[in-house]
Amino acid sequence: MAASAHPASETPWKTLSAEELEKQYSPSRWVIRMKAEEVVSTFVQTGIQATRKARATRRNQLDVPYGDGEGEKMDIYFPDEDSKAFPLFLFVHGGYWQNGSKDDSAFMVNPLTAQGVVVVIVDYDIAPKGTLDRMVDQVIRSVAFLQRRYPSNEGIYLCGHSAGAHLAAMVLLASWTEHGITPNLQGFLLVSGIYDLEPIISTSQNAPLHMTLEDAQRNSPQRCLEMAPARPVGPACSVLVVVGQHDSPEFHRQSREFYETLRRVGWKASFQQLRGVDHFDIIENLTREDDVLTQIILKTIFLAL
Ligand SMILES: N[C@@H](CC(=O)c1ccccc1NC=O)C(=O)O
Repeated sequence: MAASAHPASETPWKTLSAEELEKQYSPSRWVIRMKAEEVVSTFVQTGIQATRKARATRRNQLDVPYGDGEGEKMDIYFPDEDSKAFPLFLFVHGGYWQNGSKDDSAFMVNPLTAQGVVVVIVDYDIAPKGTLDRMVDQVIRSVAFLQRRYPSNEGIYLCGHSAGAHLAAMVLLASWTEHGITPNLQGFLLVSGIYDLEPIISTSQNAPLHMTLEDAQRNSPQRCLEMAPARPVGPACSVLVVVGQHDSPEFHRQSREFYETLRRVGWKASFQQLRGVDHFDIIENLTREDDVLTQIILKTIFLAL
């Protein structure tokens, strides 16, 4: 039998029908608290409102360029007290690399800045303008930019949701010598992410992305970590892989396998399945200080200091 990097036992999705694969990679169809058609608009509305509130109530710098590209901007939100040494929380929004922006993604700004964390919401060029390679490069450059702008930060915590968790996970593989700076990355928080892009190729999500098999493989942190384990950035840096109870079985499988691979190659990783939440309210709830995930984030940041 020919050797294969992906034996059938590790690619259970290959036995799924086209219809079932489409369903597994349609997060709104697994939501039980409302109709699938209402889920995404509710999510976006919650994000827009949180962003409006954050901009009205927190000191901020909007549209800060982290590169020369027109889409390479970030919004930075500050705690009330003035300080040079603060933890930085950088959020990468989801939307299957084709929807979403920093203007509807400031969910966690108020609860985190209230505790002394600087929160950054980053934009990147979604499809069809951007390719996967470009988005990955943009998120990596946004991290390098933050380190240069805030050299005395008390840690950069990188959080991504869904497609944004994929982009954040690709930062685990960044080669920092190329960027001339090693960021003070202290934690990754990967929420309801996708780490192997191959199953997406044949779904409708790939229409604006035009991903080939090579594109998918080159941009799959699951595969890249298995093939050429990157060295963890520092012994203190933790990676928390989180998935919602009502995420699809394929999302659960992807999160668990990525967590297991991270452990195997030496990262300080942990895995958590959050009860009672789905792909969307897992993030919507970050607008609340008493939310379970908000508390996990604050513990991750302040127990590391
Ligand atoms: N078309 C998808 C939308 C979706 O997956 C999504 C929407 C907003 C934010 C994140 C999402 N998922 C992954 O990036 C769905 O309705 O399931």
